[in-house]
Amino acid sequence: MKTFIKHIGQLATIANEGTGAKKGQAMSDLNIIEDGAILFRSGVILAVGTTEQLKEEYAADIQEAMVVNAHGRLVTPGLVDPHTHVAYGGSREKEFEMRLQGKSYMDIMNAGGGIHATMRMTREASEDELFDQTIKRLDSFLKHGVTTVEGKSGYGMDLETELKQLRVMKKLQQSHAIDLVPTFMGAHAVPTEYKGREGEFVDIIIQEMLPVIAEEGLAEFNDVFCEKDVYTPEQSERILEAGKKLGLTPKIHADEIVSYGGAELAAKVGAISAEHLLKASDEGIQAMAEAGVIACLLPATALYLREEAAQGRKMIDAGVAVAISTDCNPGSSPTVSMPLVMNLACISMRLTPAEALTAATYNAACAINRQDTVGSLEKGKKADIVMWDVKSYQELQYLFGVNHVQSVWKNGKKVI
Ligand SMILES: N=CN[C@@H](CCC(=O)O)C(=O)O
Ligand SMILES: [Zn+2]
Repeated sequence: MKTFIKHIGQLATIANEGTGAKKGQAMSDLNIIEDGAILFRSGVILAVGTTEQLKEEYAADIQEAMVVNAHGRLVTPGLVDPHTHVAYGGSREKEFEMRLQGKSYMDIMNAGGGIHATMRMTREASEDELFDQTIKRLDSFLKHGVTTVEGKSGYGMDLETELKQLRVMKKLQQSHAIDLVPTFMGAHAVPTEYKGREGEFVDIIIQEMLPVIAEEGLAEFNDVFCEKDVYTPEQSERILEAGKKLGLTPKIHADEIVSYGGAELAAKVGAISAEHLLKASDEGIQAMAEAGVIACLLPATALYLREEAAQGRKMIDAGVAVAISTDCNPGSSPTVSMPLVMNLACISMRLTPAEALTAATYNAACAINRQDTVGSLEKGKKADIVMWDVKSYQELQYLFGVNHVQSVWKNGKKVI
């Protein structure tokens, strides 16, 4: 079945895609088509252009296509969320209250709450319960225009529960419209039973967990929370290098709470992305620019923790490719709203609307190695398309806190 969307007020996609993540000025380089149109079949884009052009060049195809009139609305690529902890058990609203009463994120975690609280609830949840809870979040992502989502394990921190999280994600990848990209994050915290014996747990990750995850093909990426009181840069490096040997690409939660050498380590191990980076040093930012590490910035997390956002503007100006993400998790960012994250990228990190769109689509796809199939509207790519009830990408970033999604096509199928 072919579909033809015509009279798109503004079709906003990425210009000259295909050359790797966009850096510096290239992040502003959009391909904007006024009175645009898009034709797709069996989930694949056949053509993108003006309504007039496509009507002329594809008249026969359009004859047999379902025709949708966008009536001047904005159309963009489906949004890509390159950093989530979407498959978790339970919820932590009490901690939200505790933080407002003065406790810090790390105080709560060091007292056995935070990630450890979700670890207990995720260990307790059956595979079916975890599946049902996660599916609801994925449905909600779709409603917010998100068509590809990275998901991390890391709320098990024992092999059995890590496998449970990753298997749930695999099942969802097979059954849900959203494309779910799996990351192993056994080193998300030090499990309570290994407090004071972190080194032993690092060995378990390297010797017992990573080989099984790789053998079963349950993850593409390997992530570590490199942070004071969690994993040192040395421990993080060991875990990431061990993953590399098994074919897992490194990612790092870096410099979120304190400046700890995480950005520098990301450059050293050749990570595809470094996440958070609220406290990244100037040297770390420079090292990331030189090594081509994508900065995956999470402005909703900074807002939720009442922290100063990462220096997105400075990173782009320093030549770092920036992607943005919800960080969807039960503690520091319980949201699925990539549109809100784009708004916040502009408001709190001074990205321009064009840069925020690039960061939430093409650069986000690059951060999870999906740039060949999603992240822009190009012939041959997946027909992952969002129609918004606004007339331009500038208006989308300007009218904040509202869900402007009108329709979503995933793999060419209308899902919203
Ligand atoms: N910072 C570490 N991990 C998650 C938070 C997880 C949680 O609080 O449950 C993050 O990326 O924000
Ligand atoms: Zn995270």
